[in-house]
Amino acid sequence: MGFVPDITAAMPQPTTPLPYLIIDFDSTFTQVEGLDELADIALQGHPDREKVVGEIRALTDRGMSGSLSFSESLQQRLALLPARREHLPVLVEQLKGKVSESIVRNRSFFERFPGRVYIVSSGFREFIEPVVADFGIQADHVLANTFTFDQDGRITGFDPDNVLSRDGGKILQLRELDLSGDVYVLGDGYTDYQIREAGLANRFYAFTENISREAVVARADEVLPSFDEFLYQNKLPMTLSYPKNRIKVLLLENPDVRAAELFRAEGYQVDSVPGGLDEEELMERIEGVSILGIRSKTQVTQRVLDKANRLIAIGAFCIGTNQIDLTEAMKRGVAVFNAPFSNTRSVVELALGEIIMLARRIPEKSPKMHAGEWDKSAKGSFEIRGKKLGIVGYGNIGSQLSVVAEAVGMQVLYYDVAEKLQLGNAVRCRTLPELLQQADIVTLHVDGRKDNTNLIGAAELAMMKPGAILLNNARGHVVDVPALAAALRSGHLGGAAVDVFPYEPKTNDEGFESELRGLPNVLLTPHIGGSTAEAQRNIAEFVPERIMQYINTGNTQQSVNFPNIQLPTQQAHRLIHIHANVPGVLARINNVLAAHHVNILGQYLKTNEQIGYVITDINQEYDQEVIKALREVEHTIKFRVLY
Ligand SMILES: NC(=O)c1ccc[n+]([C@@H]2O[C@H](COP(=O)([O-])OP(=O)(O)OC[C@H]3O[C@@H](n4cnc5c(N)ncnc54)[C@H](O)[C@@H]3O)[C@@H](O)[C@H]2O)c1
Ligand SMILES: O=C(O)[C@H](O)COP(=O)(O)O
Repeated sequence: MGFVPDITAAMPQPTTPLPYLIIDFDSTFTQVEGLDELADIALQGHPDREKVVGEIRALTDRGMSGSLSFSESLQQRLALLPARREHLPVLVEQLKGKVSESIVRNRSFFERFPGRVYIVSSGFREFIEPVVADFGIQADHVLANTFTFDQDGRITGFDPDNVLSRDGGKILQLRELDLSGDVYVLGDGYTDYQIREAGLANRFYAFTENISREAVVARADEVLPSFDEFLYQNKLPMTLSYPKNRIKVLLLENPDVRAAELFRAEGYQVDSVPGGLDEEELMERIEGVSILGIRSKTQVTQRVLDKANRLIAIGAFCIGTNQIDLTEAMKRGVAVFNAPFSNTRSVVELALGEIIMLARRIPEKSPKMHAGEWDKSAKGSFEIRGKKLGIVGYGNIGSQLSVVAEAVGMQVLYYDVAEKLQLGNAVRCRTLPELLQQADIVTLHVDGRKDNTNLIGAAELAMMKPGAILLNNARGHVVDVPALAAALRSGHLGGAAVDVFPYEPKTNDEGFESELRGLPNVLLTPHIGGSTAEAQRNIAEFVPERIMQYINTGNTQQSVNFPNIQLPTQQAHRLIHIHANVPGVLARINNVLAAHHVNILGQYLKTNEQIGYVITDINQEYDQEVIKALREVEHTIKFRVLY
């Protein structure tokens, strides 16, 4: 399954006449080199297996990149290879499971045009023929070397009369073939390029899905990260509606490397920018980007979204999404996903640690020790057992902290603007002042909505008990920092821990400025509440999975700005329509389908105040006019098709 941003490019008619495709076998049709695999099989249990296989691989590579003549590379490899006839069926089975993914995906293309495809390989017919036969490619379209065997079935070498065993063998073979019409060569090796160099092909495509060789890529007319890309460029029928390698991902603020790995494994192009980008910088980088990955710092504003001409989804690799203009993204059909619980525990653990550290005045004592001052005293230090912890914002973090705090003997009070399940013995406060007046320690875990700006200001701080402690691990703008600094300086508050700030440095190279610096019993941390190995790894898996599911199936479960739909397995084609939520759009979609006699297999609709999200599964038979008409339905924001 795949998606179509521009449906006019979908299901094109084949170019006529179709050019001849000369496709290399090793590392192109299959993901691996056949001889390397054969060596691995033949040397099973051999003490020098790794060494010999390594030598063979190195010789293969030198032959492929052109640094060793092909015939020498082949001779030297076969001399090292203790293979026998009975190893070949094992190899064939292995290779059948290692056909390149994009070739497997487009099996129907090969089945449809067998007469236009030749496999021209310096590998061996004995293992190539049975593998490509599964794709409808006949033996007479396989041009490859053949092994020689001794009486005991041991492979002794190759047939020297076969032109493919010689240097320039592919050139000789193409001359013999004498094809009339356009000839395109697809391969990963230098010998594939040489066909084009010799004037026997119109185009050479470097196939880099499995391996990318600099010398080969440098000489290619086009680089193909997948066979889909070849089909797409040549408007040939393909299984995906859009090559995944054309989907560009831009990752900012260093999410865990796993995120890039997952996107790359899906076939997307991934670019990373360490640190954040400001609005102007992001406006310059966002054009052509399909997936944007950010953390808490990057502001995705309306101006940024105006420049985002291909954006499908935004991944917030964190919990907070207040840095994104969610409504504007939604109006443009851009779905936003975050990781709502992947770092929850990390923040809870930090908060608990901070409570204990502040209750024992560690921020003062530790620097003194480092300065050589021994200040043993119990003054101002207390146990947290029995103390009242006031949690403001009883969401995922607040409620989990509630459980952990009770486990260490604290009495929990909480205040939330929404009705929340009261956990354990926690006591609900009806108003914020009610909580502030009672708590020994107040900890903030509200979300970053604009209305929460200065939720805790001078008046609220004044309501807190003398000597009380304040924690802000939520968002910087929630606390009026100058007022907090004043309350600490005056001694009204006994301490504070602050992890988040109204302005945070863009990178680690920028300095940190705050009125809170240098104040007694204050723990300052650089927005690291969620920065643990576990949390970052979880986030880096959670967010790409949601985004890829959305792109591949239309599933919007857990999107923070789209109507959430958990879809059943796709049947045949899936039409995904995002439109402004005005009356009558669904009816118009269905009128188009009815007018074109398209059979609906299933239809799912969900709306919110701004948009409607309708998914229609239809049967195989439909023509391009339907798609065109659906795109033209009034109030359409985005439309795509999954095959
Ligand atoms: N320091 C960090 O590194 C870090 C890490 C993760 C999350 N966070 C931040 O922590 C905060 C909480 O995260 P969460 O996952 O628990 O979010 P959540 O959405 O699950 O919970 C937030 C709760 O706050 C309540 N709330 C909102 N405004 C309120 C108000 N004015 N008064 C009382 N209650 C209010 C909401 O009803 C909700 O129950 C968010 O701001 C998030 O961005 C910070
Ligand atoms: O919203 C969050 O999850 C936290 O604020 C963490 O943000 P970060 O990923 O930028 O550290």
